[in-house]
Amino acid sequence: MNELDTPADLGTPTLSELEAEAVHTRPAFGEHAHILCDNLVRIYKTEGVEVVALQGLDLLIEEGELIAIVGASGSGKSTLLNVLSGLDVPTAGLARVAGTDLLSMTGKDRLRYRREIVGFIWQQTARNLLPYLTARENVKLPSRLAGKRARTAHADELLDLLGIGYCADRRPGELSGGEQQRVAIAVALSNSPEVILADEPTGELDSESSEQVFAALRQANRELGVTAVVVTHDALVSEHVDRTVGIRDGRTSSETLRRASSDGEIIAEEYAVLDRVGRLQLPRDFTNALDMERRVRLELERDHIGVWPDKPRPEGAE
Ligand SMILES: Nc1ncnc2c1ncn2[C@@H]1O[C@H](COP(=O)(O)OP(=O)(O)OP(=O)(O)O)[C@@H](O)[C@H]1O
Repeated sequence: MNELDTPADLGTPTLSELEAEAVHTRPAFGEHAHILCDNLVRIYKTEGVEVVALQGLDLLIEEGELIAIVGASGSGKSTLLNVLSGLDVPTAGLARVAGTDLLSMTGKDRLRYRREIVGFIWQQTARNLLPYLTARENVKLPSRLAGKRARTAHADELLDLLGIGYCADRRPGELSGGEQQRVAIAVALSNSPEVILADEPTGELDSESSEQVFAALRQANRELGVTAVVVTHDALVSEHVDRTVGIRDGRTSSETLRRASSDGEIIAEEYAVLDRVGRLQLPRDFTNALDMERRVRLELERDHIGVWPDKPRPEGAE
């Protein structure tokens, strides 16, 4: 017997029992998250060429959060949203939304997931709505498709909540782009999903209409408690959401958190993301400014970690 082990019959737990308990009680990564991406990888293969669109992406989103995902063109935003919406299947990793494992779904599960668990808003206003149905009929359609009773009162409540009750009897052609996108949000909410996902919902809109669309997303998030994830290029997005997640090269790289200070002022603070094994992606403009390449020197201080270029220190430097 290992000398650190104590016989169990003395009532004191053995070392191995303590180890087993520690493993058992430590929560799994993102155990309670509403949306979990754990080491997500998506590789596209076209004509023998491989493109790694997601390279081990980790992301946790709590129930009821409203977050934006930003990043340069080609960073993997749409790939991530396609995975979360159940349209695409990742190559490896773990993706779970509202308790549904997106990698092991059967075809039938996938249909149910797309009809009942998530709602989707596309960038192209025309793709979200059927042109020959009124706004109200468009909002009732997802319930019909899911084989449920489509309630007019529920459709009207959703349109009122998003400030477009006056559009109920109009067809998409009689609505502005911003109104169409707000009707599209009502359509996405029609089956009371747990999560709504929006891909560039303001991409085709002017700034005033964009404001109204973001206000409608926030209203849905607050009043209905639905978790909302918005992919956007809109530079002003962090003013509208609680958290902005930056993606770079298929990984989450930064987060901007928006919170109210003690005197009520809204402050947006940017953070770098530290992954589970302690990896940190330094912003490229920081590393370029200090000519940092390949390796850096680290120093642990009392309340921070210093990161220094790999160059000899000047004589007499502290
Ligand atoms: N179906 C596909 N087949 C092959 N490569 C793809 C496919 N879809 C995306 N990619 C590649 O994967 C990478 C990530 O693309 P993705 O569309 O997710 O980026 P994005 O951040 O949404 O870009 P954008 O802002 O321009 O829409 C890119 O290099 C892209 O060329």
